[in-house]
Amino acid sequence: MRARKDKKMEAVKVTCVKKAFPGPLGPEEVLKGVSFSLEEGSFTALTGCSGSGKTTLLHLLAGYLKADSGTICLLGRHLQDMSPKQAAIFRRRHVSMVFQEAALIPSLTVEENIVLPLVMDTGRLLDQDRLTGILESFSLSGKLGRYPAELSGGERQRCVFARALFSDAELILADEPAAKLDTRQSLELMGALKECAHTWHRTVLMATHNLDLAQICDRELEIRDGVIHFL
Ligand SMILES: Nc1ncnc2c1ncn2[C@@H]1O[C@H](COP(=O)(O)OP(=O)(O)OP(=O)(O)O)[C@@H](O)[C@H]1O
Repeated sequence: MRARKDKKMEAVKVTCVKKAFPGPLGPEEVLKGVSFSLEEGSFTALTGCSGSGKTTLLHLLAGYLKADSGTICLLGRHLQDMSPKQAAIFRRRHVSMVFQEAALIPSLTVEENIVLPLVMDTGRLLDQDRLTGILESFSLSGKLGRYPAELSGGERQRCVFARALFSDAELILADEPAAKLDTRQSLELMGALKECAHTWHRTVLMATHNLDLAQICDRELEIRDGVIHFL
C-alpha cells in the first residue's frame, strides 16, 4: 500500500470547459463553461438530470471527446498540450473509466481479469500482497478462481474496480456503476469506492442519478443548465 501523502494535491482541474454537439437547428451547447477541481484521494458524485451532460463530462476527462474550449488538467498535466499519442499513453497509465456494465473477460478468472492487464502491459511480476489487500477491500477474497459468469452483478462490478485499482490508475471515472445493482450491492460498491479513495488514495468521480448514493460521497457536483453547482 502506498504511504499517505501529507499534502493533498489537485488531481483534476477543469476550467471553463465548453462542449456542443450538432443539433437539428445548429450546435447545441451541453457544457457552457464548466469549472471545478477534485482533490487527490477524494470520492465525488456527479449528479444532474438525464441529458444534463454527465457522461459528456466524464468522456472529456477520459479523453474520448475533445472540449471546444477551456482547459482540463489531470494530475498536473494539461490534456490540450499533449499529442494524441501522448494523451493515449497518459490515459492508459493514469485514468480508468468504468461503465454501467461490468466489462470482464468471460474466459478469465477473477484473478486473471484483475492482474493480467497490468502484468502484460508492464511485464511487472505479480505483487501478491498488493493483490490480497485489494481483494480484501473489495470483499472478493474467496472468489479468485471464479469466472465472471459465476459472480453476482455486484461482485462483477467490484471486480472491475479492483482491476482499476490494481492497474495503478490514479483517476477512476465511473459512469452509473450502480445502475444495475440492488440497494445492498450498491452500498457495498460505495464502501469499496470510498476505500479506493481514502485508503488507496485514488481520485474517484462517479456519475449517478441516485441521490442517496451521492450523499455517501465526500462531495456532490451537480450539472445544471450546462454549469456545475457545488452541493
Ligand atoms: N455524440 C453526440 N452527438 C450529439 N449529441 C450528443 C452526443 N453525445 C451526447 N449528446 C447530447 O448531449 C446531451 C448530454 O448527454 P449526456 O449523455 O452527457 O447526458 P447525461 O447527463 O449523461 O444523461 P443520462 O443521465 O441520461 O445518461 C444530451 O442531450 C445528448 O443527446
